[in-house]
Amino acid sequence: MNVPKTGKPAWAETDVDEVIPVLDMGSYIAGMPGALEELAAELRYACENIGFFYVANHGVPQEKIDRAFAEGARFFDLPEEEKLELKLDKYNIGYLPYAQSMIKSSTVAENRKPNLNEAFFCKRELPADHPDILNGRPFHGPNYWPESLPSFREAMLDYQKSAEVLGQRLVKVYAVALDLPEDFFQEAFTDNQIIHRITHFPSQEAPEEGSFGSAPHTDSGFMTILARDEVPGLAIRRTNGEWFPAPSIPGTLLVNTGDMCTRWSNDRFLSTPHRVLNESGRARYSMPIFFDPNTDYVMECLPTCQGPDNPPKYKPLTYGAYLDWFFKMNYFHQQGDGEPPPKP
Ligand SMILES: O=C(O)CCC(=O)C(=O)O
Ligand SMILES: [Fe+2]
Repeated sequence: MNVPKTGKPAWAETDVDEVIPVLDMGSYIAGMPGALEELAAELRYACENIGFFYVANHGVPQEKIDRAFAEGARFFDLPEEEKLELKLDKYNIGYLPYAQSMIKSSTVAENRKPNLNEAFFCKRELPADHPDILNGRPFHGPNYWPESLPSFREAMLDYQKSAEVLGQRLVKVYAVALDLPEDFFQEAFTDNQIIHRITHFPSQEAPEEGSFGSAPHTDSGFMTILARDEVPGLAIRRTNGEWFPAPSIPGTLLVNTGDMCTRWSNDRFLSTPHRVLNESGRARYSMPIFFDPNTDYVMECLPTCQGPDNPPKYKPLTYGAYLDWFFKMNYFHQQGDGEPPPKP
């Protein structure tokens, strides 16, 4: 199939910055001929110009999303002492109490205020005798779950499995969008990292100047698959510097490219700044899955993102090295007393 180089789809005839495109994955998932190339052209356009896109007909059953949110709300309603038994560990797995993180990795804005949210982090569930657990492989710890709420574990892992299928499909679309063979990223995404977070943003009735549920930041990984409830609060920063809302659209998930993909693609795909402020008067919940390469895989500038006039801007790097820096910068429990580590 003939794929246009820019892949500029019909919706972009107007001002692209006004729109976060909705990419329909239905034909690709159904295996229709040419669907991957068409979708890749739309994704390329979205990632080169906006950094965010919605996906519709994404294959993740809505009831799994709803159930994870319902169980997540029950989890955050548990007594604080019970949640604190699962407090975030050195692998960044477990419960992050309210206002215990501050985004300092970001160059988007100078930030001095803690994020006004509480969150729970889990990963792919590994058995206790898995070699990565036994060997204490960095970023590969066991999950913690509240004993009083077994349905929370089930709902989270069930959603995670479906979202992982979507992630593996999207990685192929990213490859074609970057003019690479469909399976180019396969090795990097074998035993890939999944950081699965659910976040509770209590409403901020009269927020202090500079306070956010989540301060302006870019995401660290390859891409983020974001499920949200219908309560507004997310805004993304356009390339012209203006902020504009990214509303929830029923039946879609929101996907954004993270810093690792930007770096790997020599800045071709954008990692777009975003922030959250919930002033709705109601609790707000969101559930990102940070979908990332294997932590040991060395990412070197992609062959299609460099040339004589466009030499590689960044050194090869493992995702693990980047994640180590990112965690130390942003989470209080990861920080010692010394100087912040230099950016890798
Ligand atoms: O809650 C949202 O809509 C976005 C959350 C977010 O940016 C994040 O968890 O990295
Ligand atoms: Fe984010």
